Amino acid sequence: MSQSQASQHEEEEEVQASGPLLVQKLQEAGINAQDIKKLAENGLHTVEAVAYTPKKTLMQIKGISEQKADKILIEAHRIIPLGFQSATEVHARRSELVHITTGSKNLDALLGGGIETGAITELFGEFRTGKSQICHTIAVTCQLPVDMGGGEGKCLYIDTEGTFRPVRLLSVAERLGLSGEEVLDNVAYARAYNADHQMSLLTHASALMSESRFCLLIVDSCTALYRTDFSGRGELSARQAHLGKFLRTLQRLADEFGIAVVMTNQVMSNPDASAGPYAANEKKPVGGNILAHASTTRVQLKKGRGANRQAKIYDSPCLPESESTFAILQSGIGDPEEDS
Ligand SMILES: Nc1ncnc2c1ncn2[C@@H]1O[C@H](COP(=O)(O)OP(=O)(O)OP(=O)(O)O)[C@@H](O)[C@H]1O
Repeated sequence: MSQSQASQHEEEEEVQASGPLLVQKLQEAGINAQDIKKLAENGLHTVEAVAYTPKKTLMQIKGISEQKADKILIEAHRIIPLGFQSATEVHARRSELVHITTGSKNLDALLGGGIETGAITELFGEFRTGKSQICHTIAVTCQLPVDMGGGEGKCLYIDTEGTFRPVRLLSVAERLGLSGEEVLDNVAYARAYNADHQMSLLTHASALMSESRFCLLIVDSCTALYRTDFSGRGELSARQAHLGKFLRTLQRLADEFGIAVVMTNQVMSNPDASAGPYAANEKKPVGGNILAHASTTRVQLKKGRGANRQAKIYDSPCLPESESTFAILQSGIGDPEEDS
């Protein structure tokens, strides 16, 4: 075995030991190899993924009968129990959750320590508010060791608008003293061209994540292709159904692999400014209730003076609705000059 094969093998073993269990594990529980292959081909690469999938969805896989689906789920649930646990256990697990630094102390503090892993963070705001710049910075910081604010993992980057610029990653890498070459190698990039393609990239993403350690998945932007692929009121319900499926898959990946998911979102003018949580003249995020419910933490970004930008927690299960200021610097996201 060559040195690089050996190190890949070691990496796979490490992922197996600490991370999710590969779906092949079900073979030990008596599920046949052909059926396991079908599960993997349909994006279910881990036992966790299978355990979280409804029986109805399993039965939609060609060759998986109701009887087989029942047996697969029984075995998956035996390995990954989905019952109750004490709040003490939940608290202990949550206190070990890794947060990924954004590069700005102010923004990290606002987010309760940085971008939370195992959850979906949505960044929404008008153009030039820094959404993509935050994505570029965290694609690098996520690779740092945990004690330096990283997640010790690689990044998957889905770009729907063609705004990905590796040169920005190199600037952040230089600031952090990381090798530019390694940093770029640790980012798996894909350009999505339509909503169906964006959805299918999640199947590839799940395969990559089951092969090596990723800690961040970026979708920049989550809604842009939906706005172009589905137009007008007539297609609204089809759009929301498709978007809902995409968001559920993102959440499943966050649960299954413990990765942080960061998605950016655009805003649109609010025709009914008097209703809802968005004040008059305030633009609201695209995607309606489906997106609002899917995001764990929603952060609104606004322009400030010069390079400064305002971030506000719009919705979160445990963070107050506060605000802070960060800056877009040549070396990525940072703090306004007077703070740094
Ligand atoms: N190398 C750099 N140094 C400093 N600022 C930069 C650099 N590159 C881009 N910016 C600034 O970042 C801002 C653009 O931010 P970003 O690309 O994150 O916008 P966005 O919110 O994603 O907008 P959109 O919705 O149009 O994609 C601009 O104000 C630009 O001047």
